[in-house]
Amino acid sequence: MPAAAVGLSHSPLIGKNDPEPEVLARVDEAVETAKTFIRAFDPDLVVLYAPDHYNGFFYKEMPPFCLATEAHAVGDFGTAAGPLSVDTAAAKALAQGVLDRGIDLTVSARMTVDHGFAQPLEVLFGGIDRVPVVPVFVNGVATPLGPVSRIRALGTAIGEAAAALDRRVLFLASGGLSHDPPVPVLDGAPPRVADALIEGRPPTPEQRAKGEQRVVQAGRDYAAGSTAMIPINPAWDNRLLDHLERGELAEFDSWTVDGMAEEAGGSAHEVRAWIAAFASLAATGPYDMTSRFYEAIPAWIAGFAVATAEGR
Ligand SMILES: O=C(O)CCC(=O)/C=C/C=C(\O)C(=O)O
Ligand SMILES: [Fe+2]
Repeated sequence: MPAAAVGLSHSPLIGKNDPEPEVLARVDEAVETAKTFIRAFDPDLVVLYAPDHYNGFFYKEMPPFCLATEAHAVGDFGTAAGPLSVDTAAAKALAQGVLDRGIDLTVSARMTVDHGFAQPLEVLFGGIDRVPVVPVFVNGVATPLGPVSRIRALGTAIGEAAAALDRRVLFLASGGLSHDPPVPVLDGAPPRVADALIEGRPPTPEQRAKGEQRVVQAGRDYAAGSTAMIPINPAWDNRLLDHLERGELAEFDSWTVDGMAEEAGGSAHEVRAWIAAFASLAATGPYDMTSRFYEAIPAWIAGFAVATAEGR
């Protein structure tokens, strides 16, 4: 089966707290390379692995991962709201294929997603409804989190199931590498915040605007160097990209949840989306990484990467 993978960091601060023009130009070039790669590969199905930031998944029930047969975006941080163009038949086939392989997959018939899903679809395809997609939520922020080996197993199972579809499948990962943005944490949260994290009460437009402004301010503080947040860790990020490039995916099984957070920040667990996507590609056969971009971008609170890979 023709298969490919693209990894793309997301950030709610893109367009809201941008770095210097030279940095933006380098990012734009990397994104153009990825778009050219995708156009040439010409996928007819995109399996999109992305996290959520308490817009779709809440502590009342928090699965480690979940595949959607339908999905709609909330429209946070300036991304589009509305339905994603989910390929429901492919999603159902993949779900069955994953369950058949012994992975306890959660399935959503109406998933709510946020900028984690919408941003890569907009950046790479020009909208959230332009390409047949199977959205796969991978928890990357809400502790407790399980071992990375289970994410690799999920990615492998989805890759194997996708191989049976006889489609041109692009496995797309959305997530920052090392980063520690201000995402709410349940432990120690004041009762009103804890209640929202558990129950998932949709924020009023005013509350959403206030939350988004908090993130923008955090980006400004971070770029100015006045913050208690964990620094971006380029060495850690490049180690991750090295393993992905060399196909050394089993290396990630020894990465611990606490170690990842200490070295690379609370949201570094978003790299689970990357590990899943590359495990899916690896399940279809050997691959080559065809492009790799990385830059630490404090203004976006992101170890920011773009990478493309294709089956041999
Ligand atoms: O209301 C809030 O605090 C929203 C916070 C939020 O959604 C932050 C998101 C950050 C990322 O997606 C990221 O840096 O990966
Ligand atoms: Fe995120």
